[in-house]
Amino acid sequence: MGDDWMQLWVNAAQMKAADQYTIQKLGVPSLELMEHAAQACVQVLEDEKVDLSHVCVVCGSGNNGGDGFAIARILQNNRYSVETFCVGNPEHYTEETQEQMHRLQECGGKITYGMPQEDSYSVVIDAVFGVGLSRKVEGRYRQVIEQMNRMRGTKFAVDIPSGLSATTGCILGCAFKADYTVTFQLKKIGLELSQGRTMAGRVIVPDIGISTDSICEDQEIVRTAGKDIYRKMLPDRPEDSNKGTYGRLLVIAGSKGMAGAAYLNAHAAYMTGAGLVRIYTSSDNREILQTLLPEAIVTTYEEYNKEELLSLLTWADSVCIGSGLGMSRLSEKILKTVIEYVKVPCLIDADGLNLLAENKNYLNQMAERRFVITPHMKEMSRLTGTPVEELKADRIQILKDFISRYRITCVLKDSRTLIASEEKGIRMNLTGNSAMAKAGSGDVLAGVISGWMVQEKEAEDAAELGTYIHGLSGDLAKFEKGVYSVMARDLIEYISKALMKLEEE
Ligand SMILES: NC(=O)C1=CN([C@@H]2O[C@H](COP(=O)(O)OP(=O)(O)OC[C@H]3O[C@@H](n4cnc5c(N)ncnc54)[C@H](O)[C@@H]3O)[C@@H](O)[C@H]2O)[C@@H](O)CC1
Ligand SMILES: [K+]
Repeated sequence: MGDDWMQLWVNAAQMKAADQYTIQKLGVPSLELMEHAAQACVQVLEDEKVDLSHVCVVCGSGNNGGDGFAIARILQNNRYSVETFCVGNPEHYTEETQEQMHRLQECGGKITYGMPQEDSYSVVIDAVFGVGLSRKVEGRYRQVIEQMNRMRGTKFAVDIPSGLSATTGCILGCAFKADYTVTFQLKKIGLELSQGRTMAGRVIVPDIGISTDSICEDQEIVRTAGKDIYRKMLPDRPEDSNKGTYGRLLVIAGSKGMAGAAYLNAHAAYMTGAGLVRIYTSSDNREILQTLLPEAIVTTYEEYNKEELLSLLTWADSVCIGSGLGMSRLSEKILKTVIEYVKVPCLIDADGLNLLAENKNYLNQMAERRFVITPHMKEMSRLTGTPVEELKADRIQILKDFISRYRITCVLKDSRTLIASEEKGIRMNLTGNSAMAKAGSGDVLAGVISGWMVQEKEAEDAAELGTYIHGLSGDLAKFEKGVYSVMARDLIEYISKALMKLEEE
């Protein structure tokens, strides 16, 4: 497969829809899929050389449990020593699960009803809950999962670690902490968001014959673009060009003492290829910015000057406003004027977003795709009035509602950043790492996205490409500088390496 694919990230309902389509419309029996699922798990256990000398399989009453019983049978038939525990509620056994219990017993397998009592197993296979988890894990189930987590053997999760929401990546009460997760056919988005990556360990995605035909056109599904798609997005750089060819970016940033934010915006935009960057900032920042970045034009203000601002807006091909702007009355007036009069693509970041949160009517005035906002979780929480925890748990839906209401492009920053627009739905970025969790990193991102915007990329493409390149710069910087010592300005330095890497590959 080339790199021009789109990775799909499904939630529990979308996964069930694909299952149902395969079973009901294509006529593939559910039990057959379950057999494939179990065989795929055994294959991974063997390929990964997991110690199978003494296997413990813990099964629930749903079809995830059914997978577990089938795994136990196959392993036992392969002459491994297996102990199988059923912790599910007998009233809720599914037909398939009952059949799998029966098949296991037919082959001489023993099922113990209750949880494992000792800790001598080389591997613990978690088949308690899969994508059917529907509420908080409590009582007996909580005890089981906690006990499995305490056991010494390798931890292996079937489809998704029990207790982890396939839809949100949140732990519902408590969750199995896996070394390996074999997730069937499609990646569940919960394996990537929130606590998903911490709980899932290494994720393997075998093909078990579930058809994706019914969902691959579904615009509700989150996607990640492959590298080729980003490479094709890079703008041409013809020989017979000049600085005017690559656009004039107006950066409105940096209140008194916050020159750094303006510098990071502007330098990052230049590094992506912007032709000319002008910084409009508080007069106190003039000297430092001219020293730090002589390539930028610096225009300064001491007080609100509408005429000057309007002429700058006419000059600009794109605008980046908000990083380190402060929350003063003056900043508010500048932002209000920009939103009212700007006719070109415009990105709003940081304090610009906090000012928006205090003046939500401005959002209604924006309502066009050429506006891009780049909130982190707290800023998004202020913009939507949703507490951060709730936002984390329900971010996809909240983002969807937000963009369908305001019709702008939204880059919701987190350890996995989501880019939402009406045109492309929701995209998830997979580059970036924890070394980037540092002051100034967001200012660089705003600069990179603005740099693409001013080179005439559509706002949603600029946002996606910018997020990808920013994260890739962070990955390359971490590789050379280590996880602790990457500075925001390193991210800028590594933009050139990231772009060369993308161009070359
Ligand atoms: N044909 C299919 O549908 C296939 C399903 N497969 C497996 O089936 C799984 C989905 O099966 P199900 O939809 O039966 O659901 P699960 O097996 O994930 O669990 C659902 C059961 O757990 C109960 N439950 C949910 N949350 C609970 C909680 N917090 N405390 C106590 N009980 C709780 C539900 O009431 C239900 O009885 C997948 O993850 C996958 O492992 C695979 O075998 C592939 C084919
Ligand atoms: K599981």
